[in-house]
Amino acid sequence: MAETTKREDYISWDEYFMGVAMLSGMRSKDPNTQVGACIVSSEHKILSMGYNGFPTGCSDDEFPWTREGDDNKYFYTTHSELNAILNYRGGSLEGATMYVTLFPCNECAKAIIQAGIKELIYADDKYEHTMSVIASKRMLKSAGVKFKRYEYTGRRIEMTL
Ligand SMILES: Nc1nc(=O)n([C@H]2C[C@H](O)[C@@H](COP(=O)(O)O)O2)cc1CO
Ligand SMILES: [Zn+2]
Repeated sequence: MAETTKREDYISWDEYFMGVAMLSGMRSKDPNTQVGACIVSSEHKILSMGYNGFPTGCSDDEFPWTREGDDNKYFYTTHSELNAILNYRGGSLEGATMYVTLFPCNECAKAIIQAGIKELIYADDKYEHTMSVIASKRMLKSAGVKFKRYEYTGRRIEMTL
């Protein structure tokens, strides 16, 4: 007999959008840190996604992935948050929420604020003691962008791809 009541173990909105951000980060070629972002409207619709990588046309096999030396990845990588903002071609992101797997740096904070994103949900904050993240939080607070840490539920999802 078919069930007549709805299933109860469906994923929450937060699990859904952070899950999408995590999946997006899995596209990153960065050998050290993979970051994913997902931008969502106030109607719970996904507007855009991004992950960290080199700009279009800049080959992952030719540009450097090293963290050190005169020529290193920091000159070339676009952060997941900026990519998610720039990937959106549909108009305004005013009032949207961003889910991101790592707390945004100061440069991405500027873009987030200027794009009109009003809420930020982040999973990791491993660079919280750097000036970049301290400055980022200072700007986000001044601009009235709310930020809160994603609360892991412990749900594990297995997929065969
Ligand atoms: N919020 C962030 N979003 C990002 O997309 N990134 C990217 C830039 C680099 O590709 C990588 C950080 O490399 P590493 O310094 O941990 O080896 O993650 C970094 C941060 C940190 O602020
Ligand atoms: Zn950034």
